[in-house]
Amino acid sequence: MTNRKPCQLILALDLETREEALAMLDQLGNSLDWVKIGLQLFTAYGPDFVREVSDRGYHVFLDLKLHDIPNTVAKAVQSIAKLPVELLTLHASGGAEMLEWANKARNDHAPDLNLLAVTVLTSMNESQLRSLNVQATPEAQVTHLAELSLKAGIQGLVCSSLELPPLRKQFGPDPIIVTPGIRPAGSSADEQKRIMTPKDAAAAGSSYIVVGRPILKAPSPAEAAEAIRAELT
Ligand SMILES: O=C(O)c1cc(=O)[nH]c(=O)n1[C@@H]1O[C@H](COP(=O)(O)O)[C@@H](O)[C@H]1O
Repeated sequence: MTNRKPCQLILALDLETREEALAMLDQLGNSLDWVKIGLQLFTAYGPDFVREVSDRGYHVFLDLKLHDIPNTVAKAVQSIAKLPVELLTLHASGGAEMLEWANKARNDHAPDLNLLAVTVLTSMNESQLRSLNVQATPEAQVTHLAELSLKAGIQGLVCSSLELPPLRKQFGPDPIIVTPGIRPAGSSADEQKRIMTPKDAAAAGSSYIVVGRPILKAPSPAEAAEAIRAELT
């Protein structure tokens, strides 16, 4: 079963300075609706930068991958509720209680915010899971953490596109599933291990693909973003 809504592109704005980031957005112009602000820019420029990107008309995905005791994560969600953010990540491996507390904070303070549980990072493969003493395959571990997260009331998941078929089969079209680890055919995988092309990810039922370096490092970021968007339709 595939997700009904068309898959959308989210730019991972993983750049060093505010100036570089805003220049990139200027270059990309209309080829973009969603921007992901991650640890690099948030730790440098904080909530003001989130507001600045939102004021430019973009939907903002704040990728902080929260992972702490339930009270600490819930209080962070409460603080983030004051920001113009529509998607926020936390690590599913924080456990059911952390996820439930986060979701309660979301329900109480930011009902329009969608929480996304990060399952198994797309930079990890089976041997890396073994080194953490996780004996499951990536697919089985993603499915397990997805079930835990959705039972806790979390609105969406982050995983690799490779896990979309089993997740859509088990959970249907409703959960938001965001898939990083996207690489257009022929581009470098970098440290990503579980990758797919934009076209295949969209066909497999991704709600949003997240793309950073294949756009940011392209000779023409606008052309790269347009080409990726064209693969999604
Ligand atoms: O939560 C994420 O966005 C995320 C989860 C994951 O499993 N893998 C992953 O790559 N990401 C993020 O997605 C982006 C991918 O960037 P590129 O590899 O440059 O396309 C980065 O900002 C990562 O932080």
